Amino acid sequence: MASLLLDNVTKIYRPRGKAPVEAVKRVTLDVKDGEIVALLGSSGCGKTSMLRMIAGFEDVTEGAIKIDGKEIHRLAPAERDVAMAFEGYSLYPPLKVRENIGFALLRQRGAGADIEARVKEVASLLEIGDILDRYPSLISAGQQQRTSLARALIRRAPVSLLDEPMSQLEPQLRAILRARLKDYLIAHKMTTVFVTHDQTEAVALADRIAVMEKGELQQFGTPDEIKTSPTNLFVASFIGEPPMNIFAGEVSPVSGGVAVRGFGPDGTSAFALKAPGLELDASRRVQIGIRPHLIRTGTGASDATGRVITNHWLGDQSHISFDIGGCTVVGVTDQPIAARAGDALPVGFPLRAIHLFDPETGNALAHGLDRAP
Ligand SMILES: Nc1ncnc2c1ncn2[C@@H]1O[C@H](COP(=O)(O)OP(=O)(O)OP(=O)(O)O)[C@@H](O)[C@H]1O
Repeated sequence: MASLLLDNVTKIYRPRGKAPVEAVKRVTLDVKDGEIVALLGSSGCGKTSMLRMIAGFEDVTEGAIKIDGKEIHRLAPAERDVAMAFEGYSLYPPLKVRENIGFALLRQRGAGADIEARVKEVASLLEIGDILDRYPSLISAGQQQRTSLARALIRRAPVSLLDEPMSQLEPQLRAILRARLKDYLIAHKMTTVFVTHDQTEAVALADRIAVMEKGELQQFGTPDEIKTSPTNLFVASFIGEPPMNIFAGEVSPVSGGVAVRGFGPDGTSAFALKAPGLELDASRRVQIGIRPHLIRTGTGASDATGRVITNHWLGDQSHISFDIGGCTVVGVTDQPIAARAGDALPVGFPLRAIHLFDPETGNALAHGLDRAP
């Protein structure tokens, strides 16, 4: 185990005859000893480039990478004490699965007789104990991926890098292995950075999540921080399923507090809320964000009247969408809702669920209006 620091790291690719690509832009990421960190973002946001720079398969254009305070970004990959599970697996075709997994330990002093036991342990953890004597060409893509993952995990390296480690697995197996993988990483205090574009995986596995977009780090925080205090509109709408409801609106000072008005597409007021006890000097335009899971309907809800557009019970939760003054608002409840399209229902927006963002920069202004904006 070790700490890992990406210090103001930039990566620019210069493909011959084409414009340069700035894939990673001045990213600073401080990964603590034994911490599990997810790099989360959409395709092309620079996640893999970051992993490959840490592993040593790509040069760092600017900035530094340090393990336990020592610069490593000019060292050859083999000198970095970093284990990586590749998205493309990179298994050795002439070696059996057992040898592929154990191979990394041959160079590790003291592993000796322990190798077979450790191969079995990690293979059983990843449900590939029954294919240890097969060659990579004779196993499925999901098995190849788990072999690649096993080969990285078995080393218990100071820093482990996992590129989309379970993307080929079906959801049930993925959920089981995710829990086992987390236990293994914690038990061996393995500092780990993994790439994913699956937010469920990021939330389930990581101590902290680095949300990336267009090569820039948008936010680095615990799953809870990212959900409850997104730093900007991008993070707010990227994290959460269904995504956060976003409306144009305005906050203004009123007697005893602050009024929050959401506007419909034609600019007229769709709903209004009062946040008592807050102070504001002057009105300002905002973007209002409300998480679907925190919206209330039925008894006790009184902030607006919503005309039901769709209402589906998914077996364990209801997804309901309303028209409120021309805004489409999505809500999620854990109980079925007896309502049909066209029905009018009272809708409530708890103040703690309201996020405000600057419409120009997208930066967060306030989270939960029971605190001062
Ligand atoms: N060798 C390369 N030469 C030129 N451009 C590259 C190269 N590798 C990556 N890029 C570009 O850099 C950007 C970041 O790519 P990267 O693979 O790091 O993103 P990613 O977030 O891992 O994407 P994905 O989830 O699709 O794997 C993209 O625009 C990509 O096209």
